[in-house]
Amino acid sequence: MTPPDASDSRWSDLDRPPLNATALRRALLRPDALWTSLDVVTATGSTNSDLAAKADELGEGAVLVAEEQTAGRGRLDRRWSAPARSGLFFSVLLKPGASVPVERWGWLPLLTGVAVSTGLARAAGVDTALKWPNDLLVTIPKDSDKLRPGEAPIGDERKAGGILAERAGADGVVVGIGLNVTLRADELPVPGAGSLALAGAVSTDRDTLLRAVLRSLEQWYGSWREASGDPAASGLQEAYAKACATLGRTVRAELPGGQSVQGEAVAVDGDGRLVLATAEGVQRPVAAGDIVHLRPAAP
Ligand SMILES: Nc1ncnc2c1ncn2[C@@H]1O[C@H](COP(=O)(O)OP(=O)(O)OP(=O)(O)O)[C@@H](O)[C@H]1O
Ligand SMILES: O=C(O)CCCC[C@@H]1SC[C@@H]2NC(=O)N[C@@H]21
Repeated sequence: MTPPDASDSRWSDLDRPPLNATALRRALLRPDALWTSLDVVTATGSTNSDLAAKADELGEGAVLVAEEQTAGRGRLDRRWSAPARSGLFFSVLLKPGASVPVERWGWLPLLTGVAVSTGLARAAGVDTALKWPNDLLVTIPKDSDKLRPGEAPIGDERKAGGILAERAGADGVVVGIGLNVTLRADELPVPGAGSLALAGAVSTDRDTLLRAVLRSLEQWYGSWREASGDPAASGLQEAYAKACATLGRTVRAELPGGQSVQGEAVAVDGDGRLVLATAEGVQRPVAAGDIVHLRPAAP
């Protein structure tokens, strides 16, 4: 395949237009919808922090999107960084308390992963896999024509998105989603990152992708709430198992204080914990909040 010329307009930063907040509101804020407000800001520290600060004033369904974050966060205060308008950086405020017992809220980041994955398959034509508990992976073909002249082939599973769910206010959960959309290979913020564009997305229009993801999240959250948070009854457990790249692999969960548990990931339980079958024959559930890292087990 002939590599694209560096002056090819596909590689221009001009193809990073701003989001259209008016059109997004028109499409998403219907009277019967989950989404009740949607704001797009040019820049902020972290959309999760901003929504969390207002969690008691705002009703369920507030959405905050930033074109750029200067202090984006991942789990355990790790950094989430990406150039302005190269992706989608947004948070939603959910209040599942009236319908779902709090022990089941551990499913929220997993539910969000399924929703993002379903929405992106529909709108971007990209297959994504979920790495428990909060990473969204894409596979970048070895012969990707999305690389610029001179760039080394990638050809493996890369992190194109992450999810951060945090308790906020009296009864809220802020769920933040970061997605690399148009990031090029020479812009990847950390080793191991990827983007939808590099994975061959048929659309990288951020308005379209945000609409699809929020619609999908509305549907999955609605089914889960109707089933009182039961992941099996809402179809979530099955959908998660299909999308999850961790199940079936042997992994090491690193716990605080240097301890770790190693085993084959065999299930995700009713509370959203990953169940590891250890070599000693013990089934050990680990909660997302208890792990520092989840790594492939050393051979
Ligand atoms: N735009 C980005 N795209 C992909 N990865 C990113 C981006 N920005 C930051 N990261 C990575 O995401 C990490 C935060 O995610 P998280 O806390 O889930 O860590 P992780 O490395 O994915 O965890 P684990 O070791 O369990 O896989 C950061 O430490 C950084 O390595
Ligand atoms: O990979 C992770 O650990 C999670 C990354 C979550 C990033 C998103 S971007 C929008 C929201 N605001 C934040 O500060 N973090 C989340």
